[in-house]
Amino acid sequence: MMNLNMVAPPEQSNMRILVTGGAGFIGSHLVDKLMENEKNEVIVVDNYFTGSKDNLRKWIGHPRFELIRHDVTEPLLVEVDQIYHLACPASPIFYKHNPVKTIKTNVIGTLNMLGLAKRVGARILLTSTSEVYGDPLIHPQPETYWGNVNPIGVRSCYDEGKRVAETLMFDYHRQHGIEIRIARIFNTYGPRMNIDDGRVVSNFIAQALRGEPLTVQKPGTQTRSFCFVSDMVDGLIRLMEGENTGPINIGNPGEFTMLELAETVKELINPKVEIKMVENTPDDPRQRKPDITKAKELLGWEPKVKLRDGLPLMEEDFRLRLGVSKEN
Ligand SMILES: NC(=O)c1ccc[n+]([C@@H]2O[C@H](COP(=O)([O-])OP(=O)(O)OC[C@H]3O[C@@H](n4cnc5c(N)ncnc54)[C@H](O)[C@@H]3O)[C@@H](O)[C@H]2O)c1
Ligand SMILES: O=c1ccn([C@@H]2O[C@H](COP(=O)(O)OP(=O)(O)O[C@H]3OC[C@@H](O)[C@H](O)[C@H]3O)[C@@H](O)[C@H]2O)c(=O)[nH]1
Repeated sequence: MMNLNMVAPPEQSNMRILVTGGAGFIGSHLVDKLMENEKNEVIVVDNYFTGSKDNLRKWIGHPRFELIRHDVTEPLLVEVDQIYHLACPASPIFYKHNPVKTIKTNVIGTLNMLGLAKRVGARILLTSTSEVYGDPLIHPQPETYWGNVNPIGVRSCYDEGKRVAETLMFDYHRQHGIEIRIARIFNTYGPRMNIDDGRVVSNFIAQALRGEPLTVQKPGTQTRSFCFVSDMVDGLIRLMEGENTGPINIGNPGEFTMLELAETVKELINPKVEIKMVENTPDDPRQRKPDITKAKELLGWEPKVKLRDGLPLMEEDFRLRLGVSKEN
């Protein structure tokens, strides 16, 4: 007869997880973390618009990992338990490059992933954005703020696209009972960002290493709050595993003007480099800082990595990829 005291505790059941946009910057770090758990099987779908297989090279061929070239604007059928839906270009230069495609990715892509979640009974997490607050009139931004967004501007394909994606998530939740999670991500940086991604932290680090002027877009007093990618991944997993639908802001409340960021990069990476003021693009938000009270209370999450500690980690990765050693 079996001695119940000797029965092993029930094993955590296997989890099959889909990561759309998993070949991109945040997605590939998320995959690394999910793959650390031996109970997880991870499937990535990506169309490689801004992502690359290179970001996932250590997992290609691994028995718990699959990589599929697929565009989320087309339907997909895979049997999964969870969907992290990240697929969407995130850098303004890339999302403005083909705005119609960006809005299709946000709207049709999210509809397709919600349809999949409904069909297979999966929980789905959307990576929304601080851009849903537009050029915010309330500072810092709590999740209850409805935003100040230009519906017909050059950024609308992205910010209005993400707002519709959030609406779709809640309508599927209310109408079909789908389990949803929404993260509003604030500017995130770290190793593996595309060198010519166009976002401010990657631009300044690449420029400092190449000895080129740091291009501060006018007026330079606009602010952003920068979150290191390991903190972001930790927040996303906590949100997926927790009980709250969100939306929940995930970001680092440390707020910097773009001139302060340029001065910090200059001081840490290349004190000889110049800072040059250049023209800005339309509708650039003047200030941005997350209120993370909800993330603290509901997820027990707050960022750990300060900007001054995160920048050198990114510098190391950029030096390797650009072939610029410390002595140069
Ligand atoms: N990094 C940030 O600061 C930030 C801030 C707010 C929100 N987000 C959101 O987080 C997500 C990931 O951002 P990231 O910084 O890693 O960007 P990224 O550009 O590095 O990654 C996006 C990935 O999605 C893929 N993709 C784009 N369109 C696709 C499509 N139609 N079908 C399939 N794959 C597609 C790209 O090839 C890429 O691999 C995005 O949804 C973005 O909107 C990021
Ligand atoms: O070379 C540069 C690039 C950018 N900037 C400035 O830096 C600030 C940040 O610009 P980024 O291009 O990095 O990104 P933004 O903050 O405008 O948008 C980002 O934030 C939220 C996310 O959803 C997106 O990933 C991205 O759109 C802006 O004020 C911009 O004018 C510079 O001063 N110099």
